[in-house]
Amino acid sequence: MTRIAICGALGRMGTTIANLINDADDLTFAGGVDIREGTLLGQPVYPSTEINTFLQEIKPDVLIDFTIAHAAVENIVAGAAAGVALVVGTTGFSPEQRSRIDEAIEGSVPAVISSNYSVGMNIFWRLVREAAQRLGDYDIEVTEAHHRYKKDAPSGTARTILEIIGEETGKTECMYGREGMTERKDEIGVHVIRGGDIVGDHTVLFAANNETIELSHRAYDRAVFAHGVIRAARFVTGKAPGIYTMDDVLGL
Ligand SMILES: NC(=O)C1=CN([C@@H]2O[C@H](COP(=O)(O)OP(=O)(O)OC[C@H]3O[C@@H](n4cnc5c(N)ncnc54)[C@H](OP(=O)(O)O)[C@@H]3O)[C@@H](O)[C@H]2O)C=CC1
Ligand SMILES: O=C(O)C1=N[C@H](C(=O)O)C[C@H](O)C1
Repeated sequence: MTRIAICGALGRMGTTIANLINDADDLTFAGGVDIREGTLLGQPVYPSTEINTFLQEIKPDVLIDFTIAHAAVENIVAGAAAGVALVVGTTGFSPEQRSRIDEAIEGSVPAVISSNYSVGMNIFWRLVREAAQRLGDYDIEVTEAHHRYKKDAPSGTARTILEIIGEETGKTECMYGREGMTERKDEIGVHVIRGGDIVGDHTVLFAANNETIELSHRAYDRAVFAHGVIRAARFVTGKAPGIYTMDDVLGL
C-alpha cells in the first residue's frame, strides 16, 4: 500500500483526489494538511503551520500539493527534506519560488510537477507546439476561463502554453488584455475570464488574413486532473530523485 498525504486536503482538488485515493486498492489516504480545520475520510488534517510534525508523525510515501504558491514552496521544501516523493499541482509560482522548489528537489527526492494533470491537456500542449512550429508568423492569442474563486492569473496551464509558443516561435512578449488605442505588433495576446464554476477552458487562436485556427480544451470535471494526479503518484513512488513531467508519467 502506498501511503499518500495531501497539502490543501480540504480544498476543491484535495477532496477530489482524496476520494479517488480512497477508491483505489493500492493506495491509502494517510492524512492531510490545510489552513482550514477539519478531518477528511476519517484521517487527520493538520494545520498548515505543522507540516514538519505532520511528516514525522504520518510518514507518507507521497506528498501531493494543491494549495497556493507561497504555501506550496514551504510544503515542498519540508517534504524534500523529509525524503518524501512529491506530486505538485499548485500553480502561480514566481521565477524565484520555482528556483527554490527546483533546488529543494534536485538530488533529494523524485517529484512530478505539472500545471495541468489532465491527459487531454498534455496532448493539447503537443498540438499547440505543432501549430506554433508551423504558424509562427500568424497572430497568436491565448484565452483562458476559470471559476470565480481561482486566485492566480493567467492560469498555470496558460503560462505553459505561452512557454511552448515562445520555444517554437521566439515570441515571448505578451499583452495582457487590451484597452484604449492599441496597435497590434508581434505580441501574444493573453485574455483571462473568471466566473461561476467554470472548471478550466483554454483556447489558442492562430489568425492570419482570411483564415483562423482555434485549438480549444475544456475540462468539465476536476476528476480529469485528479485521475492524472493518481497516475503521477503511482509513477513517482520509488523513482530516482529529480523533477519529472506528465510526459514521463504518460510515456509521451
Ligand atoms: N495542476 C493541475 O492539474 C491543477 C492545478 N490546480 C491548482 O491547484 C491549486 C489549488 O486549487 P483548488 O483546489 O481549486 O484551490 P482551493 O482553494 O479549493 O484549495 C486549496 C486549499 O489549500 C488551502 N490552503 C491555503 N493556504 C494554505 C496553506 N498555507 N497551507 C495549506 N493549505 C492551504 C486552502 O484553504 P483556504 O481556502 O481557506 O485558503 C484550500 O483548502 C491552485 O494553485 C490551482 O491553480 C487546480 C486544478 C488542477
Ligand atoms: O485553479 C484551477 O481550477 C485550475 N488550475 C490549473 C491552472 O492554473 O492551469 C489547471 C486547471 O486549469 C484548473
